[in-house]
Amino acid sequence: MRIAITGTPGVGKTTVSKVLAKRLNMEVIDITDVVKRYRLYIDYDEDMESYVIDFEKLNNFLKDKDNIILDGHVSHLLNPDYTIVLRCDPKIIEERLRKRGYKDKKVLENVQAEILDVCLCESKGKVYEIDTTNRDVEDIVNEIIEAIKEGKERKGIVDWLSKYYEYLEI
Ligand SMILES: Nc1ncnc2c1ncn2[C@@H]1O[C@H](COP(=O)(O)OP(=O)(O)O)[C@@H](O)[C@H]1O
Repeated sequence: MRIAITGTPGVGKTTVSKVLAKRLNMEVIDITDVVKRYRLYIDYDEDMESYVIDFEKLNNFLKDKDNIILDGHVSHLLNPDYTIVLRCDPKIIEERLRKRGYKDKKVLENVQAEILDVCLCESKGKVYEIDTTNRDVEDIVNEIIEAIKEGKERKGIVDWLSKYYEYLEI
């Protein structure tokens, strides 16, 4: 099985993936890490300080791997059997990304993506959305395991737009 843990940078993907992998005895693949390590990218975007991923190379790298958790904000695009979309209050994401040292432009772009449900809208197939705001990691992972076991699907559980539309005023 291939489980995608996706969501806006700063939402908690790596934290959740590590605990989930231990509980399910699965391997975690950190997409950003493998893209850098195996040069699975076309270019480096200086402005956004991120790699332009070569999806053909990345999919080829992943093709023979199974029983894996894909940790990354594009993992939902890598033919997963199940996609878990993590959500978090944009204010918390903003704080986390600033603490990570992201430039204002990159922080704003990611906060706007969370408000506009970008990862959720791009996710296809079996999708389960979970709001992680102010929740303990173990509690989040318990809910994910139960959802996967029962084949649960859920989308459209948060509405950041009505609360944070001022972030979208360019
Ligand atoms: N459920 C949570 N509760 C509190 N802090 C969290 C939680 N999940 C993640 N964090 C913190 O938020 C930051 C970003 O988490 P991380 O897993 O790196 O996010 P992502 O992989 O989505 O970029 C880290 O400092 C992490 O410790």
